Amino acid sequence: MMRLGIIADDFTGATDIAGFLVANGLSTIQLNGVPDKDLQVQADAVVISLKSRSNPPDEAVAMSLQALDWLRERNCEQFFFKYCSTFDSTARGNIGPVTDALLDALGEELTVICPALPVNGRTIYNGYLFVNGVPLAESGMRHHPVTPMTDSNLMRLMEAQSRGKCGNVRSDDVAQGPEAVKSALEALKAQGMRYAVLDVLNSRDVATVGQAVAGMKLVTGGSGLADGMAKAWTDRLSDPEQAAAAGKPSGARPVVLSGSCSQMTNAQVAAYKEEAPACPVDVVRCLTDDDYADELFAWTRDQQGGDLAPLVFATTDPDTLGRIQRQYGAEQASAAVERTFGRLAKLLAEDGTDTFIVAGGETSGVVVQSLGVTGFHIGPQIAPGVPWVRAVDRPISLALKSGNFGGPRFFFDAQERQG
Ligand SMILES: Nc1ncnc2c1ncn2[C@@H]1O[C@H](COP(=O)(O)OP(=O)(O)OP(=O)(O)O)[C@@H](O)[C@H]1O
Ligand SMILES: O=C(O)[C@@H](O)C(=O)CO
Repeated sequence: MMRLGIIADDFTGATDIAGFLVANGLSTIQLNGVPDKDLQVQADAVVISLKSRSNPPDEAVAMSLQALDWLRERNCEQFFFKYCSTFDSTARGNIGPVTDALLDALGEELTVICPALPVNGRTIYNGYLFVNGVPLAESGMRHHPVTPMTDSNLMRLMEAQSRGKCGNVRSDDVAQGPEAVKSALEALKAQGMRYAVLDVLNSRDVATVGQAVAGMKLVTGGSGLADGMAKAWTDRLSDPEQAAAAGKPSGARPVVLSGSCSQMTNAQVAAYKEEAPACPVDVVRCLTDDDYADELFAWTRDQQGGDLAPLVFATTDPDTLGRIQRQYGAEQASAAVERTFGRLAKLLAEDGTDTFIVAGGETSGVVVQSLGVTGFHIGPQIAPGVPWVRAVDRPISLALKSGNFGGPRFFFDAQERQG
């Protein structure tokens, strides 16, 4: 029987949660997209990574239910819907519709909403989500190209995109420990709530909520909750180093591809291009020129072989991004940039590039899909939430970095931890 079956709404989110499970000693495998019916896997946890975060809600629901079916056939003890620690979604979804569909399919009445990840500055107080001490709607997330977050209240965000009522287990209860959280959840259920936002301020709260949800069939949230759950299972775990061995990076020809426009990625790109060869992506050419990716490929190949991997980046500041989106349309611009990265990654892989350091969840999704990698072994973490991963079916290593994760020198750190 498998312990935990996880459905992740993007690829960096999937490696993020898998990395925390492995760091706690759970053997974990990540499968990209819903796998074949007959695929056999042996692991404590399986993460199915989807690229469903910004699809139309009905598509996201259909993909998530397919993933759930696959996991149910493997008799998972618990199911986890992993979304972003900054609750990336719109009033249409997809967190609400997918959660509703999973609750219905599993015949459950209540689940938790817990995007907290204190180690990366995501905390929840009175149901409000904070990013490094700043309310979500005042953080860089208000400028997100696809899912701008303009409210910080998780109950309101959840109710706007779902069918039920959302309550809050406050930090006073969480501070009292797992039994108090369980009682608060029971009380919310008795009041007819379908979702309960769990306050989490620090690593002690992470451990508490991890224990408190042990009996729930379905939980939802970020990798902090999974970290807490894994810590509650330490009785049956293997050695973390052994759990990460299969995912250790093995490549020799790296490239950095950055399609995230987050504040942190902007800082990382700024630091890296000071010292490494770097090429900005021209969005107009992504929109209009079918051969543009070939040109970027030629440039990248010429720059490989030096001390630092070449960087190709679409990353830009909020003002420039706003101008591009007003002129060309946000969806069209995003899609064109993603297409270009997808094609570039494919050309690079065909030419022997074996190590991809990628910034941005959507960008990572398109890179992984265009490489056609079916799954990953999870390796050691470069930064909290960003492990090295190794393709199961070919000698390619990747670091898929969520937009806001890692420190300013992340691209250097990744290469230093390659050997
Ligand atoms: N210069 C640009 N102009 C328009 N769109 C861009 C530009 N640069 C990147 N994009 C698009 O912005 C989106 C960024 O999303 P992505 O998920 O890759 O990063 P992120 O949201 O910061 O990361 P995460 O989801 O991990 O937090 C992508 O669709 C990308 O193609
Ligand atoms: O939870 C996070 O912040 C990340 O794993 C993520 O989902 C970014 O896309």
